[in-house]
Amino acid sequence: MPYFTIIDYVIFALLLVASMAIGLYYAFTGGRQSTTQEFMYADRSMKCLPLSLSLMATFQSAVAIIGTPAEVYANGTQYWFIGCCYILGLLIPAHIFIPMFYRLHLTSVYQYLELRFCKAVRICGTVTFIFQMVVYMGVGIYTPALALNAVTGFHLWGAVLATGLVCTLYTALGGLKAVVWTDVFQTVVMFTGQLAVIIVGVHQAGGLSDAWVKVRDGGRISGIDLNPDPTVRHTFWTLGVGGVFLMLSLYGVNQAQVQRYLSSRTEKEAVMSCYMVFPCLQVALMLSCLMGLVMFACYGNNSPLEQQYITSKDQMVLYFVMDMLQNFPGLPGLFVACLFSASLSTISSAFNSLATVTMVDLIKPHYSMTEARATLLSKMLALSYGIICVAMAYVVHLMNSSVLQAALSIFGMVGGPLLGLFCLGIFFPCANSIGAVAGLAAGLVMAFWVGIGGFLSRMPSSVQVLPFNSTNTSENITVPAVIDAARPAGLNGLYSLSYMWYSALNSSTVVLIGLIISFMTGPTKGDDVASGTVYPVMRTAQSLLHKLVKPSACCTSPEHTVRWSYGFTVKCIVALGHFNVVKLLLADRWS
Ligand SMILES: O=C(O)CCCC[C@@H]1SC[C@@H]2NC(=O)N[C@@H]21
Ligand code: NA
Repeated sequence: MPYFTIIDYVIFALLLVASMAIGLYYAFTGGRQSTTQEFMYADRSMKCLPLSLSLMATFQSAVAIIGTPAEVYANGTQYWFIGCCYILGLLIPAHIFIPMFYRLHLTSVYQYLELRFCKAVRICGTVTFIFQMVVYMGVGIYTPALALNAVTGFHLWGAVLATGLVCTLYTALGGLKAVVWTDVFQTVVMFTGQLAVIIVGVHQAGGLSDAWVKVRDGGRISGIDLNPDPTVRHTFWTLGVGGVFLMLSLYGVNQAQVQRYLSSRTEKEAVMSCYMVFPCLQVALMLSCLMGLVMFACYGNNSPLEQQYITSKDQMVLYFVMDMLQNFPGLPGLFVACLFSASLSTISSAFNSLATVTMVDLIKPHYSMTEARATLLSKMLALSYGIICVAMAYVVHLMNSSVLQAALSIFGMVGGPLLGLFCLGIFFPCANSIGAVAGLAAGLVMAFWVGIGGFLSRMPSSVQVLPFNSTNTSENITVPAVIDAARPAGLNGLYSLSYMWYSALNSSTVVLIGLIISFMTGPTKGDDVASGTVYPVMRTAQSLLHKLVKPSACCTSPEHTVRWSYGFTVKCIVALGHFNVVKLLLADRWS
């Protein structure tokens, strides 16, 4: 069992002390966190660089540090294609969600739901968000502690309590400013730790070229998989397209991220911070995937899992680090600091956003109180969420699917319906409050039906069978019982849907049901909708089309426009014809 030297504990302790120091600094400087505007929104003074690192760190927890390398080690680099969804996944928030939320001067993203619909919809959205983040925090704080304990004997509850306590304190004392700046510091530690392990790992694998040959011959470099089957776990479509909905639910409408956009000095800074998240996410994804490849280059197919040194593939990364860095005192401590940096930067953001929405969406609208009391109550809430989180860590028993899949499934099952609720409000003026509530409920039902159903149907209920012709009865084989032969194909297909489609499936369920119920109960009239709460899709599409096709000046009157568009259509058809003729010529020339 690999062990820690004293220097490793010192480095881990330094991380906690540094995070605490940043928290205390913001607790006793500036406005000393004496107003909710400062505690929740950093006095709307944040710049785009720290914000972009904090936006990235919020949803890069130990799950990504441990789960992504394990995924790449076991299944190859197909998961890397999730990087394709970051383009649309950040462009749509930057140009649709941020401008709208920023111009509405929201105090929480769920206030939008009251402006667009009614208070009941706002409360439903807030409660759904709280449920999502509390469960996600549980996975986030427990993952590193469990993996660390299993591999290094590092005291499990000592680690959970230490991180939970430090995180709660600097979040409750320092507010959003502390959370953002500790995120920046922790992101640097995260990247440094991963880079160090990758460099040492490549060296141990015999250098770059040897490592490359091993992973290539080991089949871990996956090409693009364009298989359209939605039940295949990772393909370009599930990751590149299904992932867009996942990104929108996180970077478009999740309070933790919207709070950062709203704490920007100007709308332009907020949009810039969203753009700058793109390179940060790509670097984080690259480091995690490279870690998985380096693990494969060192272990090949006979992983410590096969050799029974560890019991779950989520312990693989830590075993690898301890195995490789044993002779570099301090590096295991650096990686553990990296792991807990990932955890702390996510949990602190979760605490802060949970305290904010509880205060702003659930308490303030019903009780009037002085600014001082409101700020004090916000700090108490951050503290109580800290305690809930440690309790959640006790509840969360990592399902036998990977932690990465568990975290992404939570986002898909709960974040997806929330995304659908906002899209219903933003893109469909006719949607009304009853439709919104019914839609959200339908989305959550669909989410848990498919999510739980999918999880249960994956449980291999193995039965012990004795081989009929064997003499010694010692070796009995377990075969997974064919449990789903009886289930109708349709349902079986739904249960085996890739978890990467959950966000898309659930958000579209909310929109579909929401629209149907709205039309059944009297759709909202266009001018009844609060101004600034609906995105003018048609007007934007028309102006984009006009910019694209640059009509000649003559197209001023309608008949001119009709004639012009007729001409444009004819030109397209002619061009298409030419293209096909050329294709046929080439085809028979090459055949
Ligand atoms: O690391 C976690 O806590 C959860 C896994 C990553 C969450 C999603 S995946 C798409 C996007 N890219 C990231 O790096 N994080 C989010
Ligand atoms: Na994080």
